[in-house]
Amino acid sequence: MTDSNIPVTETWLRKHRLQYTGATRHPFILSIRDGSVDFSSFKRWLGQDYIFVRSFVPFVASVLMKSCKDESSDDDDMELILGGIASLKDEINWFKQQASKYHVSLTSIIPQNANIKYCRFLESLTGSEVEYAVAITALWAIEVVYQDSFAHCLEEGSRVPHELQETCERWGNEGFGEFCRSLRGIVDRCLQKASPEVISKAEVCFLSVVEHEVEFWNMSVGDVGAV
Ligand SMILES: Cc1ncc(CN)c(N)n1
Repeated sequence: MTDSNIPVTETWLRKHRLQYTGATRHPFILSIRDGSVDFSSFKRWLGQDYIFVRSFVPFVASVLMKSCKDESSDDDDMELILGGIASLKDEINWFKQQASKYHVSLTSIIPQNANIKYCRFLESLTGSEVEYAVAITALWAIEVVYQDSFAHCLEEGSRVPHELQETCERWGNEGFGEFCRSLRGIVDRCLQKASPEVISKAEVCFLSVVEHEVEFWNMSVGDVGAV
C-alpha cells in the first residue's frame, strides 16, 4: 500500500524524470523529430527492433498467462493484453514491409549486445515466480517509452522526413496512447493492493526497462559502447 492518493506510476515518473526523459527524448528520436536522422541508423534500428519484437511476443504471452491466474487481475486486463498480442502480428508484418522497402535483410541481422541483453531481461520476467504486478509494469514501461517518444515526433513544430511519418504514427497514434493509459491503470490498480516488496520490485523493473530502452536507442545510432 502507498500512503498518498498519488498513483504509484506518477510517483515514479516524478522521481525518475531524468531517466525517463533520457529514454523518451533520446538523440535518435530527436533526430527523427527534427529531420536530421541518419538513415543508416534508422535501418539498424529497424532490423534490431524486428528481432526484439519477435522476443517480445512470448513475453506478452506470459503476461497474459499471469493475468489469467492472478487474483488482482480482472476480465478487462486479459482482453486488453490479448488485443496487444493481436496487434503484434500486424507489427511483425509492418517490419517485414519496411525491411523490404529499405532493403534490410531480416534473415541476416546479427542481434547486437544491447538487444540480446534486453531480450534476456524479458525472458527473465516470464517465470511463474515473477508477480503479475511486476510483469505488467514492464509491459507498460516498454510500450509507453515508444508511445511517448514517437508521439513527440508528431507534435507541432516537428520536421519528420516524409518516409518516417508512418513509423511515428505507428506508435505515436492516439489509439496506442489509449492502450498505454489502460496498461498504466492496471499497474496502478495492482500496486495499490501490493506489498511494499512487490512495489519496490516493480519500481526496479520500471527503471530497468528505461535503461534498456536507452541502450537500445544508443545501439541504433551506432554507439560503440553498445556493440
Ligand atoms: C525496443 C522496443 N521497445 C518497445 C517497443 C514497442 N513495442 C518496441 N517495438 N521495441
